[in-house]
Amino acid sequence: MHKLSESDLVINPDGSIYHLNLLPEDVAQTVITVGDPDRVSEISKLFDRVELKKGKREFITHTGYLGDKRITVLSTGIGTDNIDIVFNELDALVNIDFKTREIKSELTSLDIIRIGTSGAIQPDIDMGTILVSSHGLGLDTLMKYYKQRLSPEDQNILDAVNQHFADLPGIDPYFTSGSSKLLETIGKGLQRGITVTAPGFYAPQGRVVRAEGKVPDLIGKLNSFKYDGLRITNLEMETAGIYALASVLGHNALSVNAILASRVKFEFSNDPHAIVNKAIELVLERL
Ligand SMILES: O=P(O)(O)O[C@H]1O[C@H](CO)[C@@H](O)[C@H]1O
Ligand SMILES: O=c1cc[nH]c(=O)[nH]1
Repeated sequence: MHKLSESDLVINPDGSIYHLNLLPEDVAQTVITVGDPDRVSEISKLFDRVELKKGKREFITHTGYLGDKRITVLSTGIGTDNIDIVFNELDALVNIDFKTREIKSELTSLDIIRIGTSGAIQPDIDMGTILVSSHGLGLDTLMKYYKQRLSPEDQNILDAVNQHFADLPGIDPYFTSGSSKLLETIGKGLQRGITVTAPGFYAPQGRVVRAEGKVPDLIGKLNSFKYDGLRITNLEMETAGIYALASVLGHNALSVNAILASRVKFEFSNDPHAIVNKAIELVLERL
């Protein structure tokens, strides 16, 4: 069996993984990821018991119990560059033997649920909506570096996206479905749609403050895509990377979006905490 080198799999002197600072036993089978480190305690304060709190940089982790269910909640910070770190390290914690540095013969599939904030780009999706991502469409470059095998259906949708984006120079998106198991349980009955993951908050999401954008009417381009009843519903900065790396590594992932903004009505919530709390309560009730 191949032994991973000390520079490929970086383990700290105390046996924890390099950035997340976690030991293999610190991770539950069900993991909730959030972008904002402050959101971790907003979730774990609803647990019946918190068993551990650890952290390093923006990666804060609390593991505890809701009834009999052990749950890890972990902040990723912003962006798919952080998703690269979080997903490779979470996977290593459950699927690599840290003593031998070898991949385990029996692999574990985690259930990973993101609770994040997002902006809607369809006029009928209001601020305050809790929306699940049926698919993630990445406009960032993370998946230029990983081999991904798409299902024929996902490939067809990506082909249609590429046709629709043909006049957008330099954008080469990637596409992945969310976990059908989690969509049918946690996502049941909720609004759903394709979530676009952007490599920034401002021009990459069509915002203009002072720096002039290069892509004319990005929102219009995204919200006019249609394929077999599917449409692009919202914009944020992690979901596509999460869905793509979860599928490459064999984990189940679902992204639950607290819609704080309507980009087509030019509105942003003045009570974002209430919307995020609604998403947190909904997910915890359904776990
Ligand atoms: O609220 P979180 O989970 O951080 O998610 C959204 O908020 C951040 C931008 O404000 C980005 O991370 C975006 O994806
Ligand atoms: O519009 C929004 C709102 C939250 N997070 C984003 O990335 N975009």
